[in-house]
Amino acid sequence: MVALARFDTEGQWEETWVCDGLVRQNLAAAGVQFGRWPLRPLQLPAGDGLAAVQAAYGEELAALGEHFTLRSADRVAVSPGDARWPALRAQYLAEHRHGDAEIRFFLSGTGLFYLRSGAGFLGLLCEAGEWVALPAGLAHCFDAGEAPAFEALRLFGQPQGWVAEPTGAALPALPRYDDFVAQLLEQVGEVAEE
Ligand SMILES: CSCCC(=O)C(=O)O
Repeated sequence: MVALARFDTEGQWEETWVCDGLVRQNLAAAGVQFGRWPLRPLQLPAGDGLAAVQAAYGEELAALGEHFTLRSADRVAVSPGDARWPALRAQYLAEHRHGDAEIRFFLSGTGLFYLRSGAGFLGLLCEAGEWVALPAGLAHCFDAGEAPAFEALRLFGQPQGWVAEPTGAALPALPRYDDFVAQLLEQVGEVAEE
């Protein structure tokens, strides 16, 4: 289930949306696109996997390609206990931006993006089958928690793949992945009880 939450400049949780239409509408205000693709078997070679992604997701990429130029692709996969995660997590949690659009498609698991939006932030929780496209230059960070479990396809507008420029900004205390999910579940439970 996708979930989008708005936070103020201090990191206070203000509002949550969990239906596709409202998620899309509120993301669009930040220039961000969100959608779903079917999950298909996908073998990616080491290095650039754009040709393999094109073979599996030709139609979807053609639709995306109207808005983005795609030049390379790879896959990032992390599971609980992965020794690479602490360093990777620190890199993703440091707010950064890219010179190309950030297009990510979740093949499995979940992950949380924080995006700058107006004076505050948007927290977007994505899961398998969902994709997000951030415009070039949008400051963001990402977390998948203490026990990360996700596999994401990354599509790049440049041949060399992932290149990030840290913003160096000190962010307010936005909830990390595990707290975000716990608070979201509390809210969803409260709505269900009403
Ligand atoms: C889901 S991949 C990691 C997210 C991220 O912040 C990035 O690729 O820049």
